[in-house]
Amino acid sequence: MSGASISFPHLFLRSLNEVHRSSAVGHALIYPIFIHRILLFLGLADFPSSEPVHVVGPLSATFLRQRAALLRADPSVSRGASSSSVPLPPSSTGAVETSGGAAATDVPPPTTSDDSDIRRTLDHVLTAQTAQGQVLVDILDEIRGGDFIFDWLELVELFRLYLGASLCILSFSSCHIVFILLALKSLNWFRFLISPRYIRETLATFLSCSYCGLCESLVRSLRRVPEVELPLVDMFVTTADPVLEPPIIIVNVVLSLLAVDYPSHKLACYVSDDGCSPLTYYSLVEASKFAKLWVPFCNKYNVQVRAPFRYFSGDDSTKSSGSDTSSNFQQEWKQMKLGAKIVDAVQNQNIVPCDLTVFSEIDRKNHPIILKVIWENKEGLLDGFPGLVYLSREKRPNHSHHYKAGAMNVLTRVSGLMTNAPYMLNVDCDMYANNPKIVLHAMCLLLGSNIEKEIAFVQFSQAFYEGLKDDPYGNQLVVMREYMACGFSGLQGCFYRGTGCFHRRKIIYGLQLDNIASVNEEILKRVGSSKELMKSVAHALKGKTNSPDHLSNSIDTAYQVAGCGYEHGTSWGRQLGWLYGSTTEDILTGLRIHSKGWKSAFLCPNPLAFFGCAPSGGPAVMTQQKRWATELCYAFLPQYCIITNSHFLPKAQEQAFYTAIVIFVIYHLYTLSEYLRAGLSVRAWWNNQRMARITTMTAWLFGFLSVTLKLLRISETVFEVTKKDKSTSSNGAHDVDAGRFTFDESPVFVPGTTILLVHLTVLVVSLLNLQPPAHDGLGSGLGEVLCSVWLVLCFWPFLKGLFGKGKHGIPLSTICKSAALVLLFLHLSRMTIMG
Ligand SMILES: O=c1ccn([C@@H]2O[C@H](COP(=O)(O)OP(=O)(O)O[C@H]3O[C@H](CO)[C@@H](O)[C@H](O)[C@H]3O)[C@@H](O)[C@H]2O)c(=O)[nH]1
Ligand SMILES: [Mn+2]
Repeated sequence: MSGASISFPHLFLRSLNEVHRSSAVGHALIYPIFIHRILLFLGLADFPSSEPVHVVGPLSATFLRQRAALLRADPSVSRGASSSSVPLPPSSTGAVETSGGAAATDVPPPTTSDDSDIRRTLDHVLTAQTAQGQVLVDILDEIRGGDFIFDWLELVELFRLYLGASLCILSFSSCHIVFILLALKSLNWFRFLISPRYIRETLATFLSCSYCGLCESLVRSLRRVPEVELPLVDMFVTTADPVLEPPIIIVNVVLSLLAVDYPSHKLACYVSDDGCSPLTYYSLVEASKFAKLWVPFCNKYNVQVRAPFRYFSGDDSTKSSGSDTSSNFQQEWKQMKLGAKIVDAVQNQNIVPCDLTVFSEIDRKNHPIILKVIWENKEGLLDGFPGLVYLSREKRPNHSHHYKAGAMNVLTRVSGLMTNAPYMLNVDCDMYANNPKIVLHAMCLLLGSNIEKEIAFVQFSQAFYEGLKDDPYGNQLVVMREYMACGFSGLQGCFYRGTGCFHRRKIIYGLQLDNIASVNEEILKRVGSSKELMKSVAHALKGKTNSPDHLSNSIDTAYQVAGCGYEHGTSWGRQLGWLYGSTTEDILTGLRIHSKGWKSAFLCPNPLAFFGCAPSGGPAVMTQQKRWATELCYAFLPQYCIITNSHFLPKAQEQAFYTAIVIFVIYHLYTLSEYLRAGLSVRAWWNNQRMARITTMTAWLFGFLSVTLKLLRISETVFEVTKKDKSTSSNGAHDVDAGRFTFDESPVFVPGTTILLVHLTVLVVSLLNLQPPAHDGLGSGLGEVLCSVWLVLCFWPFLKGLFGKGKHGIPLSTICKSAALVLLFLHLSRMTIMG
């Protein structure tokens, strides 16, 4: 950094210094410095000459440990600071921080002995974290206000250049390419590349904070908190289709939740079944019988993975220390034949009667409410297991029921009447709890006087079990978990990801951070006509719990709020609860909460909190991506250029050509380094790069089309449930094909095939020199050809699909459609130069 001209806020500068010194986060600096050096070497005139810097919040476990040690030594340190709305910067920590790395390892973890110590430590974590965020926000304000110092602007531009430009040009996946084109033409990149959104995103990525080290010790001390002080927690599981989401998967998720390490009488588990399936209900009844043995067993032997099918899968990583004594239990599991019973019921439609009369003759799109308390811990036994409720909300053909968001809202209301816990955990039906201490972990962040005012939800990391080697579908999201999600901690916190998230109930009811007291009346008016619900909401907003003694006592009132007409004339889905109108309700709901001023926290404990199954096979991946997508893709530029013999990239003679190449290479080296640092293979990196190209150009295009249709009011977006096709057996029979891309007749494969064919065609065209004479005498060049080659490499699975058989081959009809589109494209491209 060129000292004098930089006027970052003082503390920010200090924290940068810390980062420079800290070996743990130092690696984050490699990329910008590297790219900067090379660009400087190329001697681009307009380039900033000062060293670029990365922004990383040096809030590590070590830092927190030092902090806690300091607190113990001198309890007066910055105790009061945390309650002010604009938190103090972490200036008071200076003394410890600068004492160097050596001291860090000597300081023992905090052995907090009482509740107030925990609170205090938490206060400080939050103070430090908000301070990090605040500094960034200040800087962003400075930038927007225009009175920034030039060096800083350059810095930001540099960031923009690395991440934005490299991503855009090279992935051809966003409409920013238009800007890039303009920028390239004028060689005046920077003006086009700066936008507050990008600054925010890129900066946030590097502001990593880690709670993990701290949480272990906190959880330990939270164990000593008297049980009465621990709050109630409601746990929600949603399922929608007994075929795509086999009951055995749901049962395992439910069992893993029933067995979490938390006082069982403080928990209740609600399963919402949009599939209205007797099989699911039957499986849950069987599961509750099994739980009577399973839960005490888990507690006794301190089992780590409490989803039975994972526990008995023979995978050593799931075993606890006491597991050798489990042979008795293996025996029990076999006798209970839980797995076998359910599989048998699914295959033979042979259900042992368990009061299934309500399900007879049911139509899943047109049926009344089915609400059943499968189990309740009536005596409030400590060694019992949590209550289990089955709910299939009312469905009628002419009512839209808003998919998962609708289900979550019904669950919120029903649980509000039954248990009204101040905290709600929400998991998808395929996400089992891998770490039995998740609730305690979440409470570490949600409890505490100061934090109460800040954190709206705690999002746990997602991971996927039985991930295929090297992630051929690019959906394990490891780098996302390790780098991106943590990064958002500094700016209000990470997104709500739809599963593995603890929400504060009152915030789901629409409470604003800056207006906690006065809006309550308004909220009550919006919740609908049920008097009991209003009462329960009022209690929740005031932070009281009015839980009735027995779940079954409130069944009748609960029936009122689970009907499909209940929401009519209320604010559910708009100001209250999970938001409607999008099938990615999670992102929308999370953003709404952030926009009200609340923050969120991201937790990535060890062992990881939740494991789900990632879709495998082409069609399932595409369905999911299509739903997640909103962006359009530009993949035809290089081909267009080759065919018409024009160019969109700089020519090899121009300096900017090297800039593009350098960014391309370094972007890929950098992402590769991220994967390697996360312990993944080169292959996994390549698979993810490739799948990113494939999904943006195929599934995302369809996502874009369906959004367009919705905006034009031609069709409603439909939530297509992702297929959960992991079997519970651990045999390797189906593993031969694992990881190979599969295709079906779906139109979602047409664009991909078309793109591949076009690229192959243009490569032939350029090899055989069949291009028309160039307009401006320059014509297409190396850049465009390299782009085409790169894309063909990315679409390798499709290339193999052209020659594959059965589900591994692209259907002939798809190939024909694509070929027709290719001809059309060629024709249109030629026309543009004729005319
Ligand atoms: O009408 C519906 C449709 C879906 N679901 C449930 O919603 C969850 C998510 O569906 P899934 O098909 O598994 O979607 P994914 O793409 O795997 O899920 C991610 O993306 C969704 C938004 O697109 C979020 O809602 C999820 O929480 C998030 O994990 C599952 O439990 C479904 O049973 C319902 O309850 N009712
Ligand atoms: Mn899912």
